[in-house]
Amino acid sequence: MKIAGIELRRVAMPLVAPFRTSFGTETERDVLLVRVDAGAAEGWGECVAMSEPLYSYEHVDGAAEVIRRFLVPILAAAPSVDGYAVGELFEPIKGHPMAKAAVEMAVLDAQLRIAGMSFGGFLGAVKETVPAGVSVGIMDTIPALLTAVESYLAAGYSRIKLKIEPGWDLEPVAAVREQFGPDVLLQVDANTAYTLADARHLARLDPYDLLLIEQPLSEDDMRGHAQLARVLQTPVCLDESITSARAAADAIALGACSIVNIKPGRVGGYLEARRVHDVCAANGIAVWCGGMLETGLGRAANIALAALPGFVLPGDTSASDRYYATDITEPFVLEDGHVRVPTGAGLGVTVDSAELSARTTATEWIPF
Ligand SMILES: CSCC[C@@H](NC(=O)CCC(=O)O)C(=O)O
Ligand SMILES: [Mg+2]
Repeated sequence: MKIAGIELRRVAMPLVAPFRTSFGTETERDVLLVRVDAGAAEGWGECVAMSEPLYSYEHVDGAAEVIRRFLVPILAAAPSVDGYAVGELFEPIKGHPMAKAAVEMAVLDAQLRIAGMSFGGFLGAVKETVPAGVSVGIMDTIPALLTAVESYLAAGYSRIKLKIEPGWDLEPVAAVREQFGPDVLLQVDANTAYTLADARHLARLDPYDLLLIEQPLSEDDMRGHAQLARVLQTPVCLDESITSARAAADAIALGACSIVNIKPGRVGGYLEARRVHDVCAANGIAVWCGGMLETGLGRAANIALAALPGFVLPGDTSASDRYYATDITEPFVLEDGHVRVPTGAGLGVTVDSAELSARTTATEWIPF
């Protein structure tokens, strides 16, 4: 496929409510979108890097610069590209998986729209809908948390994930269990907020029958997670630590996790995300699809990925209105606790040009 040029576009996506984690509070996403003009079709990619390097070392301005200075020239020099070639071409550039993933996603979308193939069909989806979990931020009070959880359960969400940090962990988990009973699928995400010294404290979560505890320790502490996993009954799930299929294989071999949260942006793209899925499946490790507050573009791609056979736990693939009052594509809605896998060519969603224009804060066209 020959590319005529690439557009980098920033859109402001205000959240319906502040979303607080152990590393900060989000009220608006500053999203970098990548649009590839491949002549017969255009393709969209979404960069999941946040405004500040608090989830990972990447941040949105840095990702835009890496794409503009290093990835675009490589793509422009290639006589022809497809989704598979992009990963190979970008190999010499170290790191920056979220920047790379956004470009690969746009190339894949264009390529699949031209081929008339859906993202799910291309990746190997085996389901038409996937169960939707929801991530619930740290709140000011327990009553506020219970009100939020009640609304999500009433909406039909299949699984509740609570953000935790030191000082907000045992009490919110106990309160949710007390209020909503033992059958609600419940898990927690610490975003690296604890250390091995907290092992005994985290073991006090065991009686609450959690599905998993996500990324309790630092992203580079594989041995610490392996030690912690030997102390806890609650299964350890890794997110920030799993930066590639090889990292997943290492974590599994070390016993650092028994469940993996897969995020395509964190691992460099949807093809690497599928390789993580395959490594985990080969080792009997359950996976689920994480989220980075994506617009309908990234959400469409994530839901397609979540339809692969190894995704046996509900992901953070919520309905669009969990974060956004209106989206830049048609919204994903909850149907009996599930979201529907798009079947159209490419991502299977259409960018609403009026919504896109209304939210655009910057755009730059780079001709090849
Ligand atoms: C702003 S927090 C983004 C990272 C976080 N993501 C979520 O909690 C899910 C967000 C979503 O529903 O998209 C995680 O560590 O898993
Ligand atoms: Mg996480």
